[in-house]
Amino acid sequence: MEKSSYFLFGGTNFNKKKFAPDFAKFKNCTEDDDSNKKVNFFVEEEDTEEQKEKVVVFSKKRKRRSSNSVPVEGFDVFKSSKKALAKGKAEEGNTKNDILEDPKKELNRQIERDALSRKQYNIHVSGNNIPPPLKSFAELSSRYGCEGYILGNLAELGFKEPTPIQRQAIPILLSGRECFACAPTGSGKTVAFICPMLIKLKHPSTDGIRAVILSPARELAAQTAREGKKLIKGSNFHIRLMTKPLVKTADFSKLRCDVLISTPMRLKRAIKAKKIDLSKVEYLVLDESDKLFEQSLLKQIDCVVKACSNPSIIRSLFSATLPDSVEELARSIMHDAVRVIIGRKNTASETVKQKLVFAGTEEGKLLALRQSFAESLNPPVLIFVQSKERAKELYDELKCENIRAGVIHSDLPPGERENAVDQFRAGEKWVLIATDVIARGMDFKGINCVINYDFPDSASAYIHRIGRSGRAGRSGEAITFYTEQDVPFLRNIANMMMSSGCEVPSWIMSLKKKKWRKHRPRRDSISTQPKADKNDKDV
Ligand SMILES: Nc1ncnc2c1ncn2[C@@H]1O[C@H](COP(=O)(O)OP(=O)(O)OP(=O)(O)O)[C@@H](O)[C@H]1O
Repeated sequence: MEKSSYFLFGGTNFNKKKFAPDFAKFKNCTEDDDSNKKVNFFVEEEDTEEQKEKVVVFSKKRKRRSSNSVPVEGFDVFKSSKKALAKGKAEEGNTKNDILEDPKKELNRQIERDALSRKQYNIHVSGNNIPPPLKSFAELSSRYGCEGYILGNLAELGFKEPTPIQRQAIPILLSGRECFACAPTGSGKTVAFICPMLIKLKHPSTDGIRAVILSPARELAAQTAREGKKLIKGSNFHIRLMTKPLVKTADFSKLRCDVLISTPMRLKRAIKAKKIDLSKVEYLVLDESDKLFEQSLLKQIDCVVKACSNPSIIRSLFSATLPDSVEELARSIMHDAVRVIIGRKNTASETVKQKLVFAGTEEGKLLALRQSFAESLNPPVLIFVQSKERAKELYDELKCENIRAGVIHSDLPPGERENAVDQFRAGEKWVLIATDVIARGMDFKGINCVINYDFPDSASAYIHRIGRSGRAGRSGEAITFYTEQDVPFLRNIANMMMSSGCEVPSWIMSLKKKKWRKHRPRRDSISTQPKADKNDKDV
């Protein structure tokens, strides 16, 4: 009791001495530093018609993975099998001699080599005539005539080898095919859709918007725009982020814009106000597509997809989670689309060490949080809660303490949201309390720990939340607090933990599995104020 009240009222300190190396990394963490870290990691690794009328909305028996996979230092999806690689190389040597002898034989060999390469990178595809996966970024130039500046920019970012999703999705999109892709959080999907778009667009043009990327949240749209701009350095391409002022004041007929990145709501506003012409759009990417297909965004997506009326448009869907329902919708409106899955569909990142912590009650959660901070606060730490009210409450509890906390939720004005993200990125805030507004897509460098203070409301929320850690092959940690109210869904999380190689107590595995429904129970407010005081205040 004494111990808990110490944690409850004692406040928390980040032990800078104890965590000096981490702290230094965190403090000095710049994007460039990070890409260098990435390099090391990757180097270490071996190498319509129907649509016009439709409201455009666009199976799984999992094999348990053996748990003897190589730990962290890399996703399974980044892993390569040396044997397979050697075999592939030997065969490649033999084949060169045979090419002229028998074209049919060569075709079969090519198919075999592609299959081998896909196996090596855990790439699963379905569809007809799927182009071979990339062997290297250099192939972009030999096979597809990619301009030197793109390769230069990839190299400058420290991207030496394509990630598995990049190996397969880039050639698919470059061959003019539509595609829906599911690859783990932090596995490089952004480059996988921006890079082929730039190669296909070839040259900047003054002829209006030619590519659109939709993201479900402003922060993610801004991040994608920033990443895109890194890839167009040295060219005259214009990538624009749809901001509120742009919607209000810009004259899109005069504005140079090759690629437009927006949330569905902002783009819909511009379309409805007849401010923007999307009839020349050649590429449409729906990032975090399953989120975009949620009921609340469907009308906006429908409006955008209809406005992109170019009959030869290439559409693609990317996400780390792809429910069967979204796949079905996608199939029904896309043409001859290729399906690419890296690893297994809808699974949590294998580079994140996941833990479940029973906190008993809401008060218990706060105690557990303070206790874990007091014992070892290893920033940056991202804490997810289920609502903006709870984000504010938790922030109020932690702000006076010594842990430099920030908060982000949808009630904050855009500037403050931006600030919260920037300060966290810059290491000025050690802890960021957030709702699910930033659960998807956000690429914070080197988050050490994600804490699900409130149990996630769905399997996909769990996957995306914990996927803010353990990105690009780095290791990370995720702690999920649960109370009695969450026990019915415990088994669901436990299953995901098991299938990504984490240990789960056997009693949890013997619980009944319950079908997820949005799980957002009413929770007691977050406060350490003694109940008597609170009542006094209420009176
Ligand atoms: N080929 C590469 N080599 C090394 N690092 C890469 C490569 N491609 C992308 N990255 C880095 O990997 C990180 C994750 O990339 P990205 O944000 O695109 O992941 P994602 O798959 O879209 O994740 P999420 O599902 O969470 O949106 C980024 O920091 C990015 O810079």
